[in-house]
Amino acid sequence: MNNIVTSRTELRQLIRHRRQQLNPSQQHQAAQALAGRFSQWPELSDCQHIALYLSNDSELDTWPLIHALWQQQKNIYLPLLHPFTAGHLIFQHFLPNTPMRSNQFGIPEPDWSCPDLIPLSELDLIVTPLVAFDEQGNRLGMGGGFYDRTLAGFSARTAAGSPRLVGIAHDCQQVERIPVEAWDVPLPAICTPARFFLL
Ligand SMILES: Nc1nc2c(c(=O)[nH]1)N(C=O)[C@@H](CNc1ccc(C(=O)N[C@@H](CCC(=O)O)C(=O)O)cc1)CN2
Ligand SMILES: Nc1ncnc2c1ncn2[C@@H]1O[C@H](COP(=O)(O)OP(=O)(O)OP(=O)(O)O)[C@@H](O)[C@H]1O
Repeated sequence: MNNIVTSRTELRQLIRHRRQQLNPSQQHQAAQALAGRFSQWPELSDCQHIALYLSNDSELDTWPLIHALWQQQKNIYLPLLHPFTAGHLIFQHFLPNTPMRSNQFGIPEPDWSCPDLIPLSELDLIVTPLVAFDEQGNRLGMGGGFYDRTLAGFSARTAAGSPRLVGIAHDCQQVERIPVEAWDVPLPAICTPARFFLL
């Protein structure tokens, strides 16, 4: 993009507005294309426990991907806003019949159930939402710092162990350069309907 916009707040507004312009047919095609591309990613064969999220605010619809991964017998987990540690996320097992509630942002999340929580270290892969990304793997989110706080201290590019990280987004969410802050956790992979960026 022609990047005169540098502030994170402005960039967030611009790209959120841009993805809100996608019509239902474009959204549908994007979600199908992403599910097809992502579910054939060879590295998935090593991943049994996968954190995803339910889409909000014109994010790429994750339902086709969730169904494709369930068909591959993967265990899917969703984020819950941590009930005690503000600004952090925890992850809970998600099945078609899991009871759900809406969180403070109106996003459905599983009803809290201790036995179904999974420690971060036992997840093989975390698929993160994002508002904007660049080709260096930098990620700008909704502005709550939830994923950055939850993943802090964990260097996605160098960590030998679990979990791996991958961002998913519409192609129109790519920008030339994200103004990076010290706490930002970069993504080693980003999947869009058109391509897979591996950093
Ligand atoms: N689908 C999805 N789920 C997610 C995230 C996400 O980015 N996408 N999150 C990623 O961290 C966490 C929630 N973070 C969020 C942060 C802000 C807003 C939001 O809509 N903010 C409104 C203001 C709402 C308010 O103040 O009550 C806005 O900016 O318009 C939504 C989710 C966990 N779950
Ligand atoms: N590791 C951290 N420790 C403490 N505060 C943090 C951390 N990471 C982010 N924050 C705080 O969270 C706020 C929002 O951060 P930022 O704008 O990077 O969120 P985001 O990446 O857009 O959101 P998200 O990660 O939820 O998708 C900032 O004020 C930042 O100071």
